[in-house]
Amino acid sequence: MPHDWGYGADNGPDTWHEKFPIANGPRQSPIDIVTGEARYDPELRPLTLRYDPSVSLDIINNGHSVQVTFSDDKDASTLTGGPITGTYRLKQFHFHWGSSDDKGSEHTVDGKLYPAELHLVHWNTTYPNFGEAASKSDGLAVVGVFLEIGAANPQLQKVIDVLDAIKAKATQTSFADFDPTTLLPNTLDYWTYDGSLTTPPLLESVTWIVCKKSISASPAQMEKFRSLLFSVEGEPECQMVDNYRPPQPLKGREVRSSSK
Ligand SMILES: NS(=O)(=O)/N=C1/NCCO1
Ligand SMILES: [Zn+2]
Repeated sequence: MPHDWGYGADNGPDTWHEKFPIANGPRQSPIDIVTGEARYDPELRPLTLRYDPSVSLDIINNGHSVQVTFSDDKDASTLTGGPITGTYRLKQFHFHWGSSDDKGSEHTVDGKLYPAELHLVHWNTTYPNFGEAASKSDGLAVVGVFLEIGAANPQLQKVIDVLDAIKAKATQTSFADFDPTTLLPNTLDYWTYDGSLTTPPLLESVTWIVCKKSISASPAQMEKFRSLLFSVEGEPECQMVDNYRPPQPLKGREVRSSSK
């Protein structure tokens, strides 16, 4: 049985380069966003996110995160505008979070870690499917949204309410009629840069679009994420926490800002 990648001492981010040498590549993610060095680019357009709730399918514990998947065989839920050209289709969204509220996000802002980070993963419809797109330099676009501790988030609660049903790795349940728009901040100002998947295979095919504004989650809601398990049913329980890759070297890349 292969020694799968994870976030533990023996299979975590510092070991990924062994099977995925691109881990030390020129455009790896996440990064620390140094706000004073981000260049305001007036040519950057507003983000247009048009999501159709009817194409949300199910919610899965895949052993690395909790992921909501979408039917992506037509242009129902799309990302256009922003730094990208053309139309990118929503495939899934998932989260990264910490074992405590002082860490959990993948991107950091001037060194600040957030308790969690939401990723909405889209693929460029120039290519026939996600798998093909994932191997192209302009194949994917991931929108990142930080979660901050505050008031309970009623939209996030819809995700949290089903977590008991997918506590263990490789469990899933249906998750219909969910509109991911409800998880976005009120304003969609963003930073953008060329990067990679933050999980193996770490492919350098992602245009990152990181929202400047965060959404809220209550401490109790964060604890519900921490009740998930990395382990399968019947195995010794391993809490799903700290499923985040730390920031990677910028290696000369520019971060652009959509607002002053
Ligand atoms: N954290 S991430 O960069 O969104 N990683 C992935 N992997 C598959 C799709 O998105
Ligand atoms: Zn992610």
